[in-house]
Amino acid sequence: MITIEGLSKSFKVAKRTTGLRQSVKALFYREHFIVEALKDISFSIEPGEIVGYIGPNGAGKSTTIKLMSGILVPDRGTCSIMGYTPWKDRVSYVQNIGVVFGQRSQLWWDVPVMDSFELLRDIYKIPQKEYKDNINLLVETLDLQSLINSPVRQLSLGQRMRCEIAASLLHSPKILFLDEPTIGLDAVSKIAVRQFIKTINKEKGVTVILTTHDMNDIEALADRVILIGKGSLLYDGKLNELRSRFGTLKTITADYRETVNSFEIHGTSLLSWSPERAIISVDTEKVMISEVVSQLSSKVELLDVSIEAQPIEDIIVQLYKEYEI
Ligand SMILES: Nc1ncnc2c1ncn2[C@@H]1O[C@H](COP(=O)(O)OP(=O)(O)OP(=O)(O)O)[C@@H](O)[C@H]1O
Repeated sequence: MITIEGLSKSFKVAKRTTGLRQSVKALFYREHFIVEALKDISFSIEPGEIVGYIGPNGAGKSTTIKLMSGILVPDRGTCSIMGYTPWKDRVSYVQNIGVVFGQRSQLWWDVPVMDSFELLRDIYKIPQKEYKDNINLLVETLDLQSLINSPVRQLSLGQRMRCEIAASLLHSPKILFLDEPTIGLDAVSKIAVRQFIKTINKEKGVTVILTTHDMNDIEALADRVILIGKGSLLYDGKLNELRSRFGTLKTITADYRETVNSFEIHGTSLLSWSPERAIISVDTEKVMISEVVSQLSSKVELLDVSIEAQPIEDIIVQLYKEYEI
């Protein structure tokens, strides 16, 4: 459905100057430097996938989304989405995609949300029945009934985001690009947005490409992650593989009958200790969990043991460090 090969994009940025002399000089001559936002990126995405596109600030995520939605033109490389080249066949192409930029609104600020929806219906030339069916479904599933008659400027961020997502789906796109759709939302709104993304993917088969800094979004939604850093593609694969390749640390919490002294367990590090509870970090590449539990039970009278995998957040931080991005 999406095939990207060797995509590169750079921006020419004017050097900022300080001081009066430099500012006057800049009126006649401006120095520039080049930011390589994307360097030779290649990947492909199948219909019905939900792909998490992740990376630290400035990695090139939004630039990729802008290229894929036809807003930007690359310096080099190709991008074929449902047979279209986004920046060339824009008018017919945009009928097939929905785009949500969490930091920007596609709704008109001063008019009621419903008026924005109707404007979008005219822009996309959505047939009346399709429009009605979609509105009914979106209003119900995103709980918009009490919002659609208010102007956008009166909505909270979470309410606006639900309306933005609805707006991006009015024309029944096959692909949805979501650039930080949960940014700034509270826990309840995040869960609602995630649930909705899951539903449209499952029930309508919409392919979703999602950029986010919230690893809970990724865990809840994406089987596959593409990681970029400093404009280069660093990892493309299953979230589970990422976890098993890089997430070898596990945390064991052991509760036991009171013991006086702290203890050491071979191959582990003690994260915290009290006379009744120890929290231990285990590198499963070096020592097996069963070995640690057996050592523990030989030292103390165990009451309870819980084992937790390393949170995906930590794995990503570790990855960023390893790739020096
Ligand atoms: N219009 C532009 N003009 C100049 N530089 C730009 C422009 N857009 C992006 N860049 C630069 O390109 C690089 C990639 O930016 P991009 O917005 O794609 O990153 P990102 O991964 O989306 O970051 P974030 O997580 O902070 O949103 C950054 O160094 C950014 O400063």
